[in-house]
Amino acid sequence: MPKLNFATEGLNMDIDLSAHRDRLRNRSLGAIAASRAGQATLTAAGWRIDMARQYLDPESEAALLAFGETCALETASSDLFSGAIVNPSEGRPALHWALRAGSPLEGEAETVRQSIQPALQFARDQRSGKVTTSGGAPFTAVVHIGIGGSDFGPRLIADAFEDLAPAGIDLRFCANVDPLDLDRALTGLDPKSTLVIGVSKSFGTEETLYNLDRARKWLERALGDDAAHHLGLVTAAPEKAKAWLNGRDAHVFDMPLSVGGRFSLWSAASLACMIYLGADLFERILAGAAAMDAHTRDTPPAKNVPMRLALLDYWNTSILGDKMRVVLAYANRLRMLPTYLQQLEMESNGKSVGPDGEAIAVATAPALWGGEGSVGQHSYHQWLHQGSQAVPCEFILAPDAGRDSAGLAALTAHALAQAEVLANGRSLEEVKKEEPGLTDAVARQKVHAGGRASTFMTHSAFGPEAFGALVAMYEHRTYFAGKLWGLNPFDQWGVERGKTMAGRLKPALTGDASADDPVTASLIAALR
Ligand SMILES: O=P(O)(O)OC[C@H]1O[C@H](O)[C@H](O)[C@@H](O)[C@@H]1O
Repeated sequence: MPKLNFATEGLNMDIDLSAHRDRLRNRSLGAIAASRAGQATLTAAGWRIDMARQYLDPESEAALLAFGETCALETASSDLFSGAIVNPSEGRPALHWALRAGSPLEGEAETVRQSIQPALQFARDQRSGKVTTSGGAPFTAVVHIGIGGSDFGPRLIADAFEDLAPAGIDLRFCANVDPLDLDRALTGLDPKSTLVIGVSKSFGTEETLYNLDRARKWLERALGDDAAHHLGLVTAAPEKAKAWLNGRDAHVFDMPLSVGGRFSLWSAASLACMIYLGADLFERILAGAAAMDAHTRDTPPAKNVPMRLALLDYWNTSILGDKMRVVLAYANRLRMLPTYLQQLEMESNGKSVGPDGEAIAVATAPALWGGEGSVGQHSYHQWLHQGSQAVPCEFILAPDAGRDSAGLAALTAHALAQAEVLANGRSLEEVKKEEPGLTDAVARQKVHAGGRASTFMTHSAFGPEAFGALVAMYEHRTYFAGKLWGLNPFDQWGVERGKTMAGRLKPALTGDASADDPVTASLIAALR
């Protein structure tokens, strides 16, 4: 596609994307897709992304790319990778990419790159027997305590590759302030052989500190002062961790300030995964992410996968008006990906006001949900096919190659069939032709409207590298989409407000104050 040269500020007003929408609205998705079959494909780090079944054609794609240029996507990319301040709320760069860089960087980025080494070394020492329990034996269990960005990523990694974990470690996670979560995580574990790892970038998150306090007491009851040997803390606020330790020792690891919590799965925040899966496997994940970084940094917008997917997000949400996006992971290893992406995308871009305080004029990040294919086909796919809302879907077909061929063939057929039916639908004529004995009423219920857009992502050799590349792709896409919407994807004022309000309501629960809101007050009265 020729490079369009729109550099003038404010020109995006002149790129009338809605005219392209109106033109395409009258065409069937099946017809659009048929004309784009095999020609709407991008590749990056082993991934193939097919966008043939989106409501796009060469003209609208050219207009979208021109829009991206007016939004300075390429500058956004060089800002990210040069360590410029891209998080104005905190006056910081966003250096998550530096954690996976394979060769030395400069300045703060190099400090970030190095920050992961002590955690990798600790994991290696644990496996080699250098790091032991206070009794000199190997740890046999690890309990990871953290929430939000200090939980979803490590949980995703551990779940994806648990079958590749060498024997010896029972890994548990605890995030919720509901006491049951920690009770469950500790069930059956012996404190004498358990390492508790607390991860909190701020070291100020109520849920994590609550669970850590309880876990420390659990350790102390069995180990006394030796409990410190069984505690690992990962944080960007070492002073607060020190205060919490109150003069006692623990294994403390650094989480860089310039890496956002929801971008931190590459950091020491994943210490539990490094121990559980081995440092070597973790480094393969980092290498895959680095390959996606190289693609993102060095590829012009027309072929740049994260940029093009961010433009697609803008197109579907802000121009076509879709309120949701559904991620369908046809890969058992990726069953937790939609949950992970909810935080990455919705906490990053679920905003309506830009850093300048101005309201964003268009709809921003869609609600993201999804699950594991083919499991979801027996549940919410009914809604996707015949519900009253047409929602774009994202198929990720990336099972392990080389597994049982009948299962792989069935999985592949199901993914392909779902995407095809969603797009092409099934008309009344087709139903009646295929099933002539049906009553008219039943035949009508079997009609699929079709017109449901989808993207189809595949990888032929899925493994830790492909996993790293995929997650890094979503990170960059989220960043670029934030840029297109004019948002800061690296803050979360809405979340902060919830924390403040919970703090204010606690005295009302104990009767030391009353709640201002009448409904809250009546709920508290009923709960007492
Ligand atoms: O790592 P922490 O500082 O404990 O933060 C954990 C989580 O808490 C907050 O609520 C933020 O919204 C999340 O983005 C963050 O990941």
